[in-house]
Amino acid sequence: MRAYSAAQVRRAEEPLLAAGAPLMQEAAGALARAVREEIRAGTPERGTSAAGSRPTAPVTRGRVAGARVCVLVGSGNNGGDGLFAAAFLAGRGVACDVVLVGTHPHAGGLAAARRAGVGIHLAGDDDGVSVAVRLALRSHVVVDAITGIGARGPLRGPAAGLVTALGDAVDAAPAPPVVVAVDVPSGIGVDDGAVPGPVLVADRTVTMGAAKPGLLLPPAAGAAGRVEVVELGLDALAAEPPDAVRLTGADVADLWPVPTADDHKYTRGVLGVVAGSGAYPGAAVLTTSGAVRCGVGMVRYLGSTPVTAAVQARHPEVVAGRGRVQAWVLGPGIDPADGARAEDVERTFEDALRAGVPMVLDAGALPLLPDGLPAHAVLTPHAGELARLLTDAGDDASRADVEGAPVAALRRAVEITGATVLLKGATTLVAGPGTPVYAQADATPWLATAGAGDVLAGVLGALLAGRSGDVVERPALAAELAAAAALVHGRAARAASAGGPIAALDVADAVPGTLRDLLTGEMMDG
Ligand SMILES: NC(=O)C1=CN([C@@H]2O[C@H](COP(=O)(O)OP(=O)(O)OC[C@H]3O[C@@H](n4cnc5c(N)ncnc54)[C@H](OP(=O)(O)O)[C@@H]3O)[C@@H](O)[C@H]2O)[C@@H](O)CC1
Ligand SMILES: Nc1ncnc2c1ncn2[C@@H]1O[C@H](COP(=O)(O)OP(=O)(O)O)[C@@H](O)[C@H]1O
Ligand SMILES: [K+]
Repeated sequence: MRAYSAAQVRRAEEPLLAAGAPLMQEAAGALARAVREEIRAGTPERGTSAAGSRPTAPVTRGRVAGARVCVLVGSGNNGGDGLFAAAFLAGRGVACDVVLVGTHPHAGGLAAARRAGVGIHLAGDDDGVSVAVRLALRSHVVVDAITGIGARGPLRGPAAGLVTALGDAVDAAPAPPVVVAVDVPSGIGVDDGAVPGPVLVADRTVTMGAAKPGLLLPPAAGAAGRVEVVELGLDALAAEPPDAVRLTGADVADLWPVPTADDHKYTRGVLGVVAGSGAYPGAAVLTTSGAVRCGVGMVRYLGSTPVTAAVQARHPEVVAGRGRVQAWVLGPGIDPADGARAEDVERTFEDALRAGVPMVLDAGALPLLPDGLPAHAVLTPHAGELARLLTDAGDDASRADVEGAPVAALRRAVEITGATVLLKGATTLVAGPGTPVYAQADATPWLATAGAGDVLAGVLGALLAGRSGDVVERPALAAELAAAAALVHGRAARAASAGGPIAALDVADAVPGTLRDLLTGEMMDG
């Protein structure tokens, strides 16, 4: 999924609007269809909506006449989409109420809604807000058409009051309505994924023309629910670089190196691993497991005799000692204060830099980095490690700062280091110099377990080893491959978990099946 900024979407709409294309009618028609789907899916027996998360009040399955919909309407074209959709729905027998939260609603839309018999209400003060909340709570679907790509800053005035009150009421309701956002959940940072004020959490977002970055980026992405793009023929976007990207399973199948009859182990890629120590021997096992399970040509491991023995007890195919490699993983399970291991990392890093091969720099390697890294070096910090990296560079950032504005922190780290940076979290973000931000949300919260990051380092290292030549030729590929590794790692975690707890090794063990399903097209997205 490729997401474009508000400015890019506006530029792409211009020629179509100038030529008289009925974009708002198309947008409103698609919105009304989505609302009808939600009404039809809202069976009390199953107790969930099509969006899958909330119980809804009873409606007879398959029928929309008699259902209730409440549309929250702002003063711009986003409200216009909502008003025309209300008119369409009323024409199908849906009981529609519109709540105006701005003083200048779209004139054509308002006239159409009035003609269709839609009830019009005003949420201009506290009483209006109370009435609106009651209308919304007795509805099967609430449509959020307050602001779209024209929003500036946090919601203010009656919009802020209504969204706050309704959000609380929806959270407390035994049978809350399904929330459908138009274009974006109103109040999110459309371009940066910020949540600067109140936002009504949606079950589904119907977005117009193309996805917007805030629908993919945390924290705002968490308010969007299932995202559906309505094609409006914005052909000009095809020539534009997207701002944010989410890879799908099919993308990963295209990126993953698959051996042919001409290959042998060395052409498939050899990965060198400097991970684990006397204090953290498990990190060596987990990192090499992640790599071996990806089907890399060979893994070479550098570490002490007892840790090497632990690695080989789990994976006898791992070869001990130095030799030629196509990529490195440096740092998991290494304390930078452990002089001997820190020296192993630093020495190997210098070798890797001279050889020009891609590398994954994780955990203990991060504080040891010099300035001016190549883009084919991929740093894999979590939020705490990224905060430390920025602070060491003079930016004074806390973990909370990184979590509150992760994209800005990520971009800053890329700028400071020159490297590609993968920021681990519930949504894993990746960017390199000049690349879009990749945002992957493929995992399960059960993946937040010790050692899971070591497995990811191994998976990414294996992928970089397999595509080493391509990455060196085109360093921007490193970010895309890092996003692909995050997808595989996250889906493997989901497969291993199936709703229950997992240990880090379970994730590594689930990688072959996950890759098989992705490569044979048996794993669907979503
Ligand atoms: N172009 C087209 O034909 C098509 C456009 N389409 C649709 O149009 C949408 C873009 O419409 P848009 O440009 O009119 O802006 P929009 O998002 O409605 O917001 C402006 C309104 O919000 C208000 N407002 C702003 N900030 C606010 C805040 N913080 N808190 C509260 N209010 C705030 C602002 O108020 P003002 O600042 O003027 O007081 C103004 O009233 C787009 O997202 C898509 O849905 C589709 O139909 C396809 C065809
Ligand atoms: N809430 C969450 N939901 C899904 N995945 C998560 C969540 N929190 C963390 N993760 C993932 O779990 C892994 C944890 O890695 P990391 O923090 O490096 O742990 P460790 O250092 O113990 O290996 C990362 O891949 C991260 O993206
Ligand atoms: K909206």
